[in-house]
Amino acid sequence: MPKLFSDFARARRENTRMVPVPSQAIIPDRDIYSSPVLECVHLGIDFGGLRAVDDFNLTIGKTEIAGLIGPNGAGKTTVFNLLTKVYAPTRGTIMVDGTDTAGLDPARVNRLGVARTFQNIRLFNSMTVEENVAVGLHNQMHCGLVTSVLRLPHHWKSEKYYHERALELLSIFDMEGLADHEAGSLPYGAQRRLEIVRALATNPKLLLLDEPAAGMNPSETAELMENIVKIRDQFQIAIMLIEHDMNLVMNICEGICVLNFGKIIAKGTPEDIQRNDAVVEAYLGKQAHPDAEEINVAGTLEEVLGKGVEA
Ligand SMILES: Nc1ncnc2c1ncn2[C@@H]1O[C@H](COP(=O)(O)OP(=O)(O)OP(=O)(O)O)[C@@H](O)[C@H]1O
Repeated sequence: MPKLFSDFARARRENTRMVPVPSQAIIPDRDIYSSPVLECVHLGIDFGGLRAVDDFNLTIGKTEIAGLIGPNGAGKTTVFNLLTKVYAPTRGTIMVDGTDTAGLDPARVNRLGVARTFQNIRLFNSMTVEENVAVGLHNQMHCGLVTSVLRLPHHWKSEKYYHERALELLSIFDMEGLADHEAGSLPYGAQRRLEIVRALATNPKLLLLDEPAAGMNPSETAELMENIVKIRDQFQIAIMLIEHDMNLVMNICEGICVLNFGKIIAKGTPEDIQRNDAVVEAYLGKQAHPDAEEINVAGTLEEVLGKGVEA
C-alpha cells in the first residue's frame, strides 16, 4: 500500500469533522458558517416508467470533497446530468450557492459555478492543449465581438491574460510544456488531467468529476488523489466525484453518498459507509449473500471493495 494513501487517511481524520447542519445533512465543520455550495431537495427524474433518480437529498459544504458511489446503473451519472442541467429534473430543487437553478440551461449553470468532466473523455482532439483550456476560460470573457474582430488593445490584453492563465492552470498538473501539443495526441492519463484543467478554467465553485481515475494506473491514480486535494485547497472549491476506485473514494472523500436503483441508501463519512450493511449488500447483490460465508467474503465494504484501504 503506497504511503500516500495512509497519509491522506490520517490527514482526513485529523483535520475533518463532519457536523450536522439544520437540514439533517452533514458537512465538514470548517464549512458550517458558509452557505452550502449545493443543496438538492427531493430531486428526481423519470425516463418513461423508469425512476432513474428519486428523492435525492444532498448538501455539500463549500470546500468539501464528496463522493457519489453505487453499483453500475445506480443513477450516478444521471445525478451529474441533473446538476449540470443536461437533464431537466422531473421533480425537486437544485440550489447552487444559494441560487435556485430551476429553468437555467447548462451554460447558465456553468456560469453559476458548476463545472464537470465526463466518464468518456470529451476534449477537442484536433485543438491544442492550450486551446482546450481557452474554451473553458472563454466563459469569463469580457471582450466583445467588435473588440475581437478589430483586434483593439483590449483584445490583445485579453489574449495575453488567457495565455498566461491557461499556462498557470496547466501547471497544476505540470502540463504547461504540453500547451502546443494536439489534445488528441496526449496519453490517456494526460487527456483526463486536461479535462479537469478545462473544467477548472470556467472558475467553478463546484467541480464534478465523473470517474476521474478510470483507466489510470495505480501511480497515476495516487498522483490524481494528491492533485484533487491540492485543487480543493488551492481554489477553495467543493469537489464531488463519481468513482469506482474505493481506495480513492475512501481516502480523499469527506462525505460519501451511496445510490442504488436511483435512491440514496446511505450517507456519511467513509467510516460510516464502510460499516453500512445496506451498502455492502447493494454492492454484493442480494443473491451473493447466502454464499458470502462460503466464499469467505468479509462483511465490510473496506474488505469487500477496497482491499487494503486504510481509513
Ligand atoms: N437518457 C436516458 N434515457 C433513458 N434511460 C436513461 C437515460 N440516462 C440514463 N438512463 C437510465 O438510468 C439509469 C441510471 O443510469 P446512470 O448512467 O445514471 O447510472 P450510473 O450509476 O452512472 O452507472 P455506471 O456506474 O454504469 O456509469 C440506468 O438504468 C440507465 O439506463
